[in-house]
Amino acid sequence: METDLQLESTVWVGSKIYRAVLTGWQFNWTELDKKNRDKKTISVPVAEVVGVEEGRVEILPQKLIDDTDKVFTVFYVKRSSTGSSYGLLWTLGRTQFSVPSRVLRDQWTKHLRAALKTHSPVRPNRLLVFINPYGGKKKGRKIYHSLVAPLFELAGISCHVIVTERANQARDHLLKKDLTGFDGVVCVGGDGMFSEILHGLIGQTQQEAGLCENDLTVTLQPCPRHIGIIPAGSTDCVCYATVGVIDPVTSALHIIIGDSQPLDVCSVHQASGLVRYSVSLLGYGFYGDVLAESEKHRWMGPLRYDYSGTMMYLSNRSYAGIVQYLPADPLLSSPRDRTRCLSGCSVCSRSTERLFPHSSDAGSLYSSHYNQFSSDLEGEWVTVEGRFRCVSLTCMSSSCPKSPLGLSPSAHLADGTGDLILVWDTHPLGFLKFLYRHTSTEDQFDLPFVEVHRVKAVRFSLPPGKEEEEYEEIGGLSGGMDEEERGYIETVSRSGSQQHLADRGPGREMTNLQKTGNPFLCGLCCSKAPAVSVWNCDGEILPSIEILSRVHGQLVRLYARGIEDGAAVHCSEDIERGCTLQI
Ligand SMILES: Nc1ncnc2c1ncn2[C@@H]1O[C@H](COP(=O)(O)OP(=O)(O)OP(=O)(O)O)[C@@H](O)[C@H]1O
Repeated sequence: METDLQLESTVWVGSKIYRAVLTGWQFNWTELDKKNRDKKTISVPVAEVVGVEEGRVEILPQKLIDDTDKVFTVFYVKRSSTGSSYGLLWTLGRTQFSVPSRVLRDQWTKHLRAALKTHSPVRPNRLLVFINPYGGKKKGRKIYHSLVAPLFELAGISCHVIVTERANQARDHLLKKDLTGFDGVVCVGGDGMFSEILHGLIGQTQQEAGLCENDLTVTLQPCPRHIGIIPAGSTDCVCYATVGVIDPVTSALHIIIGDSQPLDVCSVHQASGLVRYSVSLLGYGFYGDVLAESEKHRWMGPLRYDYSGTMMYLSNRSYAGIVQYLPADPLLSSPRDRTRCLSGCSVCSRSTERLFPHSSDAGSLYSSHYNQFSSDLEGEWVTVEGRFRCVSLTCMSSSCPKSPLGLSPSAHLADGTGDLILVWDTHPLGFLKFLYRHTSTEDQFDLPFVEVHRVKAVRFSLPPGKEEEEYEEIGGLSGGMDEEERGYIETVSRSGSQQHLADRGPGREMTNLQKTGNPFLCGLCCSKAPAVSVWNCDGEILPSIEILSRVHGQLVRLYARGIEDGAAVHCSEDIERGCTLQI
């Protein structure tokens, strides 16, 4: 640890006297008693200093400056517990320091700002911000302008803000416009909005690299720009699973200090090419049915998920299928090893070294990645066939407030693998037990009808003879896609350069699409349950049932650092961390 002393002086905070010390990485101030002995020290890593201003300055709820020429104000990250064992809330800490002279004040501000540049060099300077004004409770604009923009301004980040006027505007913008000069893209909205940014940035990066996303065997180029998520949706699972809390200020502070969390992404393909990308849940059976059902009850708001979950549970469905998977190396980690992927996760760090062996920093990481592991799809595939309640693939824990440990509690954000969860057909009470365990700390995999495998790729197909039924019933899939989405799938797959999503398949499918009804109308009121379900891909219904999905290790990076272990860190009003208190 570097200890080069840059500045030290006596300062006052209120009426108390302190000795302030700036070393390379750390800014400390120690309270002194009347005999000049140390009482307590507050220590802030320079990397977590948000800004330094001359005078007495307040930022929230609005900027106020009292330009006293012997005072400077330091803003920094301050943590507090959420009350739950994982995840920490970040707020803006602020301390006003008085010094004996203006010259000393100027020295402090100059040195602190220089230290920020040197020891926290990966902060964003310019961001492209998309606000979905209709996400969640429709408060995206307010959240951004009242809570986030003042922090970005304080940190000297310039932003180009676009309030979206239609779905997929952000994705299309990223695919079509020149992004030069932007360090990152921020979405203010929910998981749907994040998915738009994900698709736009991955697509744009592959276009620039001249890679075809439709080709499953191609190793995709990781995106050089970070994604920031300001949660303002009705589902903010990606934010929760990567930060540990759903809080706009916490997320804004992670963006400002340039935190970087790599994230694995699954690409989902059908025979003719790429269908979509997924980071949190690719689920067939129960989770697909719940989504399809919930689409019919959008008017209920977020309650529709609880309602549809109950309805689909009561309808007691299972589906025939063939699942093939390519296991990941069991020596590296296991979905049953009871570890948790937390900030600084060693499994993910080792994966970075494995995935990017020739890089020592993020800059070279991206250039060295291209075409390095064509061997990703090699290995022995395992095949299982039968009837399933659900088949799910997730490349993160997918924890959320309702399921704090998530779909797969030991899944990793960035180890290049996904967890495949197979829930075989079982009696209704058994399935209820499985679902219920997601809301508690009990192991949902410790049930005889549940299997979990850590995988690199998964293929799902229907048993011979079922394909015909699929064509009869896939018409219901259109219920999950609007006109524009269908148009997008068709236009971009034809437009060659973008080749973003796959063609919808043969004309026969479209014909049946027009003539058949929605299988989910069956539900409880119909004696015949549908023979096939649909895929729920991060909250979107996929247009195909037979799919192949592959995990791309660390394809994108978020302005986040993974979940900080609140249980391991003791927070109190006095202990302002990033600040540590030494007595
Ligand atoms: N201006 C807009 N008008 C309509 N839809 C939009 C607009 N901007 C973005 N969208 C779409 O709205 C969808 C939902 O947005 P978002 O995820 O921000 O909110 P949400 O409330 O969490 O979503 P959901 O309704 O899926 O729970 C996204 O898929 C996005 O493509």
